[in-house]
Amino acid sequence: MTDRTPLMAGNWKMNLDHLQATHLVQKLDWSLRDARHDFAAVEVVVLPPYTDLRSVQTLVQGDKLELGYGAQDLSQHDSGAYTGEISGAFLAKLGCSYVAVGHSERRQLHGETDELVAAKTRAALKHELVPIVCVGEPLEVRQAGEHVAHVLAQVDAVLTGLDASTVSGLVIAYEPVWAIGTGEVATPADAQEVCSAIRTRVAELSTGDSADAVRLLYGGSVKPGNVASIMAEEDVDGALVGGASISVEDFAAICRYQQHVGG
Ligand SMILES: O=C(CO)COP(=O)(O)O
Repeated sequence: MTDRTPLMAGNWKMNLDHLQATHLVQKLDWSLRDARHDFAAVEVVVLPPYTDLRSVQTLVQGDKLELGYGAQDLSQHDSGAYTGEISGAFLAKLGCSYVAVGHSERRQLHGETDELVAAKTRAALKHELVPIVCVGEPLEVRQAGEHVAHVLAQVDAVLTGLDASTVSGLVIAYEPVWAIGTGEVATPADAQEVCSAIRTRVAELSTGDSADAVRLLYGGSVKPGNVASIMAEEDVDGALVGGASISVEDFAAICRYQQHVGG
C-alpha cells in the first residue's frame, strides 16, 4: 500500500477579488480547525487569481495557517518582454507551492498546446513549484471511446520532456472536459479507469517509485455528496475542485470527505 497524502485543491478560476479571497481563506481555516482537520493527513490548497496571491500570502504566513496556496497558470518564460505574463519566479517569491498548468479552459480558450503545457510544467519545476498538470478529454472523444488514448497522449507530451527523476514531484489532474462546471460528474469507475492508465504510463516513463509517488486528482463537478465515492478509488489521490471551492461550507466538507467514508 502506497502512502500518498490526499490533496484537495480549490481552483477558484476568475472568482473573488483580494478582499473576498482574504475572507474566504480565513473562514475556510476556521471551519477546518473547528472540525479538527488534520492538514498532514489531507492536504488543502487554494488556487486564487494572481491578484489575490499577495493577500493570501500575508494571511497564511502571518497567521501561520496550514493551508497551501498557488496559482492557476504561469508563463513558460522567466522574465522579459512578455506583456501580461506571470513568471514562476514571481509565484515562488509569493510563497506559492503549487501551480496549475494546462487547465482545459486555458487549452480551449487560450489555445494552449501540449507543447506549451510541457514548457510550463518545466518552468514550474525549475522554480520549485509543484505543477498540477491538467489533462482530460472532450465529450466527443469520450463518446468515440478514445478517452484513455487522448489523455495518455497529453500525459506523454509533458513527461517525455522531463528528467525522469522529477516526475514523482508532479500532480496530474484528470478533468474530463464534459464534467467541468456541468454538474455531470464522471463515475468513480470512470475516474479510476483513467487514473490507473495514467499511473501505468508514469511507471513506463519514469524511474524508481515515481508512479507510486505521483498524486493523481480527479476534477469535474466534485461536490460534498460525491467526493467520498471518488476518493475510494485506488488511483485517485485527491480532487481539483472548481465551483464548490468558492463556498467555504462545500469545500470544507470536501476536504473532510473521510468523515463520510465507512460511516
Ligand atoms: O475545472 C475544474 C477544476 O479545475 C472543475 O470545475 P467544477 O468543479 O466547477 O466542475
